[in-house]
This record gives sequence, structure tokens and C-alpha cells, in this order.
Amino acid sequence: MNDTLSRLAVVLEQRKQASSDKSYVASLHAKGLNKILEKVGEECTETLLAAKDCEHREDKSELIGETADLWFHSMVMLSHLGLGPDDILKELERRFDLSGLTEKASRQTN
Ligand SMILES: N=c1c2ncn([C@@H]3O[C@H](COP(=O)(O)OP(=O)(O)OP(=O)(O)O)[C@@H](O)[C@H]3O)c2ncn1[C@@H]1O[C@H](COP(=O)(O)O)[C@@H](O)[C@H]1O
Repeated sequence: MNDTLSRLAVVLEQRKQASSDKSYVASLHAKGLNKILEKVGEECTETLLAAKDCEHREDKSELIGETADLWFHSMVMLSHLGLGPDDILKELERRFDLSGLTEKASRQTN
């Protein structure tokens, strides 16, 4: 697994036991799944707006920042539900070399 993702996953697990006053991640876990999903939704919208904004711009830093926020909050969501980046990476690995068009066609014949 990517080293940064795996290190972040370890920190997110540790933060389940941390105090909400000292940790943003702990405060999200304490507020519960609905709050976490609200943050994922917000970050998703902000990412879409940043992508649209930077389409014809050289500087893509805003999109990079918003996508990092989205990935981070998605990881908190997964961690809250007992999953981690390795579960998602395994699924992407399974799909490797499987054309999206072939996969779609196989669903339509079933
Ligand atoms: N990668 C991140 C990360 N990315 C974004 N954020 C926080 O996510 C929040 C994003 O919220 P918004 O942009 O919506 O801004 P906001 O208005 O402050 O948010 P709200 O008040 O609406 O919740 C900000 O507080 C950011 O600081 C992150 N907070 C933590 N991490 C990682 O998680 C680790 C543990 O963090 P703590 O639990 O805070 O120690 C850190 O060491 C980092 O590695």
C-alpha cells in the first residue's frame, strides 16, 4: 500500500481513542457517522467546484488541496466503519486490466 495512506490509516485508528479537544479526527468520530458523511459531501462539492475553476488555469493547487481534503475525509469515513485504504486498493487491484466497457457489458447481459 502507498506509505502515506498506510501511515495516515494508522493515525486515524489511534485517534478513535483520542480526546475530541485535542484531535480533529477524534471529534469527527465522537460526532458520529452523519457528521462524517456531511464533511465528505462538503469536500466532494468543493472538489468539483475547484476542478471546474482550474480547467483553463495553469495553477491546479486549489484542486490538489480540495482533493486531499476529500481523500482525508473519505478515509475517516472508512475508518469509522471498520475499513481502510487497503480494502479500496485491493478492489482497484482486482479491477486492474478489466476494461470499464467490458465490465459494464457483462452487467447488462446478466
Ligand atoms: N490530513 C489531515 C487533514 N486534512 C484536512 N484536515 C482538517 O479538516 C478540516 C476541514 O474542514 P473545513 O475545510 O471544512 O474547514 P472547517 O471550517 O475548519 O471545518 P468544520 O468546522 O466545518 O468542521 C480542517 O480542520 C483541516 O485541518 C485534516 N486533519 C487531519 N489530517 C491528518 O490527520 C492527522 C490527525 O489529525 P488530528 O486528529 O487533528 O490530530 C493529522 O496529523 C493529519 O495527518
